[in-house]
Amino acid sequence: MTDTSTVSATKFIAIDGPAGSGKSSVSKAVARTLGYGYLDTGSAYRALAWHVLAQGADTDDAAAVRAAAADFPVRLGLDPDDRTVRVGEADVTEAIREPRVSGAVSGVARVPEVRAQVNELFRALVAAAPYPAVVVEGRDITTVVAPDAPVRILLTAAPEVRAARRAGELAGENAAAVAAALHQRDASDSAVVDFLNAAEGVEVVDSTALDFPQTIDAVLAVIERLQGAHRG
Ligand SMILES: Nc1ncnc2c1ncn2[C@@H]1O[C@H](COP(=O)(O)OP(=O)(O)OP(=O)(O)O)[C@@H](O)[C@H]1O
Ligand SMILES: Nc1ccn([C@@H]2O[C@H](COP(=O)(O)O)[C@@H](O)[C@H]2O)c(=O)n1
Repeated sequence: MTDTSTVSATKFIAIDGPAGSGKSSVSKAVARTLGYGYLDTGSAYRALAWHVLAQGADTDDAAAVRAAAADFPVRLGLDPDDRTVRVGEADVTEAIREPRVSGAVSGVARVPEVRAQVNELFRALVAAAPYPAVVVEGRDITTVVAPDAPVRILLTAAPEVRAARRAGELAGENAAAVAAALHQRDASDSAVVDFLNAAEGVEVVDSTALDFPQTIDAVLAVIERLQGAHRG
């Protein structure tokens, strides 16, 4: 078994940011371009929220969340072209994106034991990854999961721009309700970890005025520069 405490942080490309900032779509595109793996850490929290709800429990009940986490056979891949997420034999890839799960996920994310458990999973996945590096995106990757990674990026955009992009994805949903849900989730999540301000040494990429290809290029440029500096 891999000792994750000794895994070189150099395998992490750490990207954090608020909901709808483009973390998943941009990270996936960057991973494809560089031939790296891709890890969507939010999908683990979402899968656990799904697991809690599937048991008829409430994610605001920390004891129920801990009990569900104690028997949580989640399976995540690192292939940027395969987002499949399983809990046991159940394929939950689509279900974990449903608004009922998005609305419940902050409950599991605020349980410290859960965070410690999934962080170990993330480090183990990266340590065993058959890729030279893995683009790992979430909320606390730059600060808690891989604070020593040579490349750490905070990907952000103005709240109204993020809300508009997310509403554009969810055709048929009420735009104001989508925006309110996104801001509510950020408010809950940012009480647990700070992903709205860059920690020391973390590079900010603000995509407010950038289109999607420009954002990918901006992130690739930061990676190239920081990897170059790290190699010396
Ligand atoms: N620079 C950009 N310009 C235009 N659209 C963008 C840009 N970046 C991302 N998007 C779009 O914004 C939407 C939200 O992006 P994405 O799902 O990657 O965000 P996220 O940060 O992973 O969100 P969440 O944390 O809620 O999962 C997607 O439809 C994506 O294609
Ligand atoms: N490193 C992380 C990643 C995610 N979360 C929690 O999971 C939720 C879903 O994440 P998405 O990236 O899919 O939006 C998010 O709202 C957080 O509650 C986290 O705490 N830490």
